[in-house]
Amino acid sequence: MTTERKKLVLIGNGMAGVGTVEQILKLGGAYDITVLGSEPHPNYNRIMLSYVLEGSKTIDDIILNDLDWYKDNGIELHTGTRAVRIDGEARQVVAENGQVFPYDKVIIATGSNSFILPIPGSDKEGVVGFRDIADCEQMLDAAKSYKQAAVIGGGLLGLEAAKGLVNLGMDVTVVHLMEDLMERQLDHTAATMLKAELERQGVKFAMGKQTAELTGDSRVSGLRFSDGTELEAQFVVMAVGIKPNVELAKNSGIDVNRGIVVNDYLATSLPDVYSVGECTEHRGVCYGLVAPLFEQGSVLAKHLSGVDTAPYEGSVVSTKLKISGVDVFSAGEFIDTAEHTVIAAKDDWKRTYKKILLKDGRIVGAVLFGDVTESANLQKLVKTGAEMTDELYSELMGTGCCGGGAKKTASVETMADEEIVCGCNGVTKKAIVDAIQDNGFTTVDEIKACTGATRSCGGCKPVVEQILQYVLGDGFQQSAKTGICGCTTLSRDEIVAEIKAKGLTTTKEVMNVLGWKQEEGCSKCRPAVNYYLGMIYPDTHQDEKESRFVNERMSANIQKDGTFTVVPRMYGGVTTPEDLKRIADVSIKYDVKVVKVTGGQRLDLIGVKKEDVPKVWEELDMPSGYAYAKSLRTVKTCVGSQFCRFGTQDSLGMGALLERKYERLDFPAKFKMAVNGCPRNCAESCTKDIGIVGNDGGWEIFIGGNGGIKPRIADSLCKVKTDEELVEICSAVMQYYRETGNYLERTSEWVERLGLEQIKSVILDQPEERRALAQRIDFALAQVKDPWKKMLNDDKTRTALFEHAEIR
Ligand SMILES: Cc1cc2nc3c(=O)[nH]c(=O)nc-3n(C[C@H](O)[C@H](O)[C@H](O)COP(=O)(O)OP(=O)(O)OC[C@H]3O[C@@H](n4cnc5c(N)ncnc54)[C@H](O)[C@@H]3O)c2cc1C
Ligand SMILES: NC(=O)c1ccc[n+]([C@@H]2O[C@H](COP(=O)([O-])OP(=O)(O)OC[C@H]3O[C@@H](n4cnc5c(N)ncnc54)[C@H](O)[C@@H]3O)[C@@H](O)[C@H]2O)c1
Ligand code: SF4
Ligand code: FES
Repeated sequence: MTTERKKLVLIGNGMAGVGTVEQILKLGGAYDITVLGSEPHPNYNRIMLSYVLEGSKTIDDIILNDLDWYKDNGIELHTGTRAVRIDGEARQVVAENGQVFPYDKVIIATGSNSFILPIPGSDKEGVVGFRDIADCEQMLDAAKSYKQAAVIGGGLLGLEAAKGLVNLGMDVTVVHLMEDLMERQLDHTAATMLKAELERQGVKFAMGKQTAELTGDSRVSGLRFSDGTELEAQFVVMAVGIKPNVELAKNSGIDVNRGIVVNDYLATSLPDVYSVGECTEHRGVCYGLVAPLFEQGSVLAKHLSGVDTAPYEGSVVSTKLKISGVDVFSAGEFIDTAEHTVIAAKDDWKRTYKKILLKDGRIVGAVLFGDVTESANLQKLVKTGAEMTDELYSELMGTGCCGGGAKKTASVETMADEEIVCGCNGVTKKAIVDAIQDNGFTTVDEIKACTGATRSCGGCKPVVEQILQYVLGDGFQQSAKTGICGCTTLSRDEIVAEIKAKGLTTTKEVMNVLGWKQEEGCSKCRPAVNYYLGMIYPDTHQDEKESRFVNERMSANIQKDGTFTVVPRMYGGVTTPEDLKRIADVSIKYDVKVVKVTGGQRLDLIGVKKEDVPKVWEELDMPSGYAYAKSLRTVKTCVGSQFCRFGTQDSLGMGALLERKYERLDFPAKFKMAVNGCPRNCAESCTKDIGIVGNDGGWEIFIGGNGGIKPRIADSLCKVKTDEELVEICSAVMQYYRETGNYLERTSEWVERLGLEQIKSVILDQPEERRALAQRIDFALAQVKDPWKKMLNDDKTRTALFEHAEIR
């Protein structure tokens, strides 16, 4: 006899709701699950939107469960579907589009909406909240067209938004109502230090200001404050708090205060209807951080899966600001009163501050600024209301100021099994230890995939690493180096050695023979293995286009509106009137939206329609500029001795020569060069993978520079006298990097990993090895062909890529 599975409908495809469903699946709860989400995306990590704005993550990076996950778990997902009512009598959920979904149980997890100040002008164009992907995209867009931004609200969200907009090049002022930033988490001392640090990072502040009106016509142009003063801004972000999304519950006759009222098992006033997440009010509290939401979800998942559980009794919250270079932490109580015993240390030199509050000898709150290494420990001590002892005092405060000389956090060895390590996901020490021991895990990524620890804010990663180290003991060092991704425990060096030893020739073969856990690999290992194969067998490896990222498959960079960019090669940044005329003619004919000079001194034809891309290549009849590839992008040059009064070397000639020589070859990551005619360095050699600077006696070669997210000034490798020496050293460095670099590792990271001395010892101290490297790169260079020409001669691929295929 088969029993029919019960129908569970989740309303709200966000972090709390899907987190609960994940737990139900783990517990084996037998439900047919339907998920309704009003956003058009699968479940993503909202927390990480701050990193998307800051530029260190992409939207793709923050997807928590992709569409395959729903399919694989038999979950019916309806994105872009807003539920409007629960009909308790008919036992069905009604959606805005008229669809109905019968249920046995419902979870409401509709989260919150940004609170938009009800002031004149708040509905103008250019005014947004910061809550979802759509808001984030608007912010990224605005930064391209407007200069001045105002962020109203100096809380966690406002400050993360402000720093993101500064990183995008905007002039940003945070408008705050109070005299202290983050007054809900920090005391006056920490708030003052925070403001000073953010000012150093380029954020401006208007404190103690109440916005009375947003001015402008249809688009906002400024803010008028209640004291009559004004601030110019063409873009305004409202970050003044959130409002639980309770509309659906209200429409369904469910008890609602500020949030949807629930009992200790997360049940609402309507039978079989539950609520978790920010929309929920438990014992009078609505939470706005993920840790409490996951704690609620854990209780509800057990309850719905028929597993015994203690009731949910509320959460102690702690927060950490996610701005790189600004370490702030706060947990529990943070303003001292007469009831508290205060332990505090402030170091104006190191710009650190630590305050711990005790009540009746127990730790009830903490604030950290500048050094947050104790945050996980303090979070735990506040949560458990630990008693302060002499031993704990010296562990937390050390003998010097701000914990200087203190021993690190209470060893994980002495942590109780049931202690929560990952507050965001409610993962205990025991769950992590079991996951490592039962599955033979050796990496944090494997622990993350299995337990969820580190998956949200990432603040627990150091403790998870410590547990890994503690469980693996001596095996840790070994394992820490291994595993290029979750599909294998093999390191890059081991994979390369095995490919050579076993004569493996395709990615499929590598994955089969080397025992990949996932037969097909993943988006991390497939392109990496394809690169290693090409590097090892430059003459025989059949490049696997399907293993490459989309831009490389298309030989053009896809833009957010689905059009492409075309960047033709201009050796050394030099062009001719004839080439310019052709570029102009083609741009006009194909209605190119923007022609832009790039940072690498090339012309970028932006906004070419997909079907026109091959025609543009054909009619330009110029080589590909490789602006999309992990390959030599550009050799930037200064004017040099041909024209410049100061020039001692011919940088134009050398730049063009190097670009012609090294173009088209695959590297572990993109590769940029610059050549300067004298040490005035007009073409900025110091931020290039290889930078070359002319001097009276010859050239100086610099390596490992980077100007991107993690800027690094290049190191001087050596000085050479002749052009021949210069070319041989460049060849040897490039090939050594190709042979020892991890896929996607820029030379800035490579130089730091290997050490400059190691690179010098191979390139400078071993002339035979240097020559051998130079010969190997010459052999590889002899095999490369222009991809645009290749594609124009290959009708099948051209049609498949540019006329039919969906781009993914
Ligand atoms: C930029 C940013 C940074 C953050 N950083 C942190 C951080 O560092 N640490 C931290 O702890 N917290 C952080 N938060 C807060 C955290 O993201 C939220 O607490 C958490 O996402 C709330 O989860 P939720 O599932 O309750 O709501 P949500 O994630 O908002 O999910 C609710 C979903 O339900 C959908 N929905 C709403 N109504 C309906 C309906 N009627 N029908 C169908 N679908 C509906 C919504 O579109 C939404 O997708 C941050 C928030 C933001 C915006
Ligand atoms: N790192 C993190 O943990 C993190 C990051 C971003 C967001 N979040 C969460 O997202 C939610 C939203 O964040 P938030 O910062 O908007 O909320 P919030 O309530 O924490 O802060 C809002 C801030 O705006 C100020 N404010 C209110 N009215 C104002 C006005 N008229 N003018 C100027 N300032 C005004 C308040 O004084 C307060 O400091 C919160 O639940 C927060 O915890 C957390
Ligand atoms: S780097 Fe020297 S040679 Fe080159 S343009 Fe500048 S001043 Fe002239
Ligand atoms: S504490 Fe945030 S991910 Fe673990």
